[in-house]
Amino acid sequence: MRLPSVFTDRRRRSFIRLVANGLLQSLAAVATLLLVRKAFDQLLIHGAPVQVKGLAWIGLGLFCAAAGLAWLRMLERIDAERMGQDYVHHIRLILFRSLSSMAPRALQRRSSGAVMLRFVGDLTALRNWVSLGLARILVTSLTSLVALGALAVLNWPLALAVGLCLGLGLGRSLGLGEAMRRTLFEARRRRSYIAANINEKIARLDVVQAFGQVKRERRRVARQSRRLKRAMIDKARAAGRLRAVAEIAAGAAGAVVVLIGGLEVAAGRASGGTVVAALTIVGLLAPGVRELGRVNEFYQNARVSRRKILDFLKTPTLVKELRDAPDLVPGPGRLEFRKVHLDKVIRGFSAVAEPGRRIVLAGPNGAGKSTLFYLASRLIDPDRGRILLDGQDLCRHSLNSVHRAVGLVSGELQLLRGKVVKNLLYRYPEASPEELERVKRLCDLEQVLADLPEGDQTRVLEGGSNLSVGQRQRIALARALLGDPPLLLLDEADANLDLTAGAALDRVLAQYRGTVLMVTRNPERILAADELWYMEGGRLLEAGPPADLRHRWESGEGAAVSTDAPQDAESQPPSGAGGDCKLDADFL
Ligand SMILES: Nc1ncnc2c1ncn2[C@@H]1O[C@H](COP(=O)(O)OP(=O)(O)OP(=O)(O)O)[C@@H](O)[C@H]1O
Repeated sequence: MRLPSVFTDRRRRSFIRLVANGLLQSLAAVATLLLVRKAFDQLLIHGAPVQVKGLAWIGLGLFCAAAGLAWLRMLERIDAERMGQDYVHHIRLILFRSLSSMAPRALQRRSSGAVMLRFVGDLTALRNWVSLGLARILVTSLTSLVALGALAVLNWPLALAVGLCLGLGLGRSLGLGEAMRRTLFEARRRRSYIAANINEKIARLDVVQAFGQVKRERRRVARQSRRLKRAMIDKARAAGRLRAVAEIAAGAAGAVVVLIGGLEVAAGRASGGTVVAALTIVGLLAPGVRELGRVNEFYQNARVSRRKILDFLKTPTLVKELRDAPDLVPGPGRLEFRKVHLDKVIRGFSAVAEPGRRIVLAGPNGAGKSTLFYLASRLIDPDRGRILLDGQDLCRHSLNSVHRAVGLVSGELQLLRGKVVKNLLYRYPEASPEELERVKRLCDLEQVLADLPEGDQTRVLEGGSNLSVGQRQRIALARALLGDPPLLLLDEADANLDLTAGAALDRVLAQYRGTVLMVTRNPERILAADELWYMEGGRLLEAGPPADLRHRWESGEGAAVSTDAPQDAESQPPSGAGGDCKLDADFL
C-alpha cells in the first residue's frame, strides 16, 4: 500500500504556481543584485558628485524589487499551505475511509489515543513537510540557483564560494538527519504512550476513582510526562544542531564574500559594487537557507508519520466488501449458520432460525454469544463457513444492505453525541415521520422522552452519559427497529430495564414480525422463547424449546447436540461436554 503522491490532482496547480513564484523571486533577486552593483559602481564613484536622480531611480527599483519579493513570499505561503492542506485532506479521507471500514474488534486492538495521533499529530507532520518543507525547498533552490548564476556571470569565484558555503551547510544538515530521526521517533513513542493512557483515563475515570487509584495514576502520568519531556528536549537539541549548521552556512557565506571579494577587487577582477551586490544576495538568500535547516526536521518527522499511517492502513478490516456486491433483498428473516468458524472463538457453529422465531442464545461467559451476533450483523466475517439470511450469503452482499436488514442492540453499540432524535434515526435517516412514530409507540418511548428535558430534542452526551442506562437501552432498541429489519439481535438488551421497560420489550417481542436472536438472563423471557440454543467454547451443544431443555437438564439427563442443522466433526462437543455433559440449568 502506498500513500498518494503530493504532486497530483489539484496540488499540481499549486506546484506549478510555486515554480512560477520561485522564478519570479529569482528575477527580483537578480534585479536587486544588478541595481545594488550599479549604485555602487556607477553612481557612487569616490570623489565624483552624487547623482541624486540616478540614485532615486535605483532606490525606487530596489523598493519595487523588495515589494515584489514580499508579495511573492506571501503568495508562496498561501500556495504552500494550499498544497499541504489539500494533501492532508486527501490522506485524512483515506484514513477515515479505512477506519470506518475496520471491524470494531480490529480497531479495539489499538488504543484510541494512538489512533487519534494518526489523525492529529501525523497529519500535522505531513502538512509541515509539504507546506513548509517541500515548498520551501522548491522556491529556495530555484531562487538560489538563479541568483548564484547571475552572480557567476559577474564574478564566478564569488558565486562559487557562496554556493560552496551554502551547499556544505546543506550537506552537513542532511548528515544530521539520522540523529534527528532517532530523537523524533523516541519523542513520538513517548507522546503516544501518554496520549493512550490519558485517553483511557478520560473514558474510565470512574474506575480509577472507584478503586481509589487516583494517586497511583497521577504518579504514572508524571513518570510518562517526565520521559516525554526528556525526549522532547533531545529532539529540540537535534533540531537546534540542524539550525545551527544552517546559521553557520549563511554566516560563512557572508564572510567568504568579504574575503574573496576583497581579494578579487585587489586583483582588479571585481568591482566594489559586485562585492556589495554579492553581500546583498547572501542577505536575501540567508533566511531561506536557515529555513532549509528546519526542512530536514520536517522531512524526518513526516517520514515517521508516513510509516505510522501506512501501518495503520494495514490494519485488517475483518470484513471484505466484494466489488459490485449486490444488495441483500430483505425477506421474512430466515437465518442460517452453516459450519461457521472464527479464530478459535466460533467452531463449526451450525443452526437455523426460522422466520419469526424468538431464539435465546445461552451459554457461559466467553462462549461466543456476542461474537455470533457480530457475525450475524457482519461486523466480522467468518474465517470459514457461511451465514445466510433468507438464503443469501451475508458475505456476498453489500455491507450497507446487510446492516439495513439486521437490527442490533448491544451494550457495545453506544449512543452518539447529538440529539436523541438523531440517535433514533441514525440507522435509517430517511425514515418517514410515520415510521418514527410507529417505532416510538412500539417501544413505548413516549414516557422515556417525556422524562427528558427537551424530549427527543434533548442533547445526548458522548456514549449517552447524561441518560440512565435503561433510557439508553430503550433508545438503542428503537434505533435498531427503525426501518423494520427482518432480523433483530438483542445482546442483553434487557439487562438494565425496570419492570415497565421490560414489559415494553416484551410487547416489542410480541409485535415484531421478524426473527429475534437474543441473549438474556431473564428466566421468563427465556421460557417464553420458541427455541434455546446453548453454546460453549464457540460450539452449539444443544438446541430446542427452552421448557424441554430445562426439563431434561433438571432431570439430570446429559445434553446431546440436537439441532435441525447438521454439525460437522469439529463442532461436536469435546469429550466430557457432549453426550456426557451435564449442563447447568441455573440460568433458567
Ligand atoms: N474485542 C475482542 N477482540 C478479540 N477477541 C474478543 C473480543 N471480544 C471477545 N473476544 C473473544 O471472543 C471470545 C468470545 O467472547 P464473546 O464476547 O463472544 O462471549 P460471550 O459469550 O458473549 O460472553 P459474555 O456472556 O461474557 O458476554 C472470548 O473468549 C474473547 O476472548
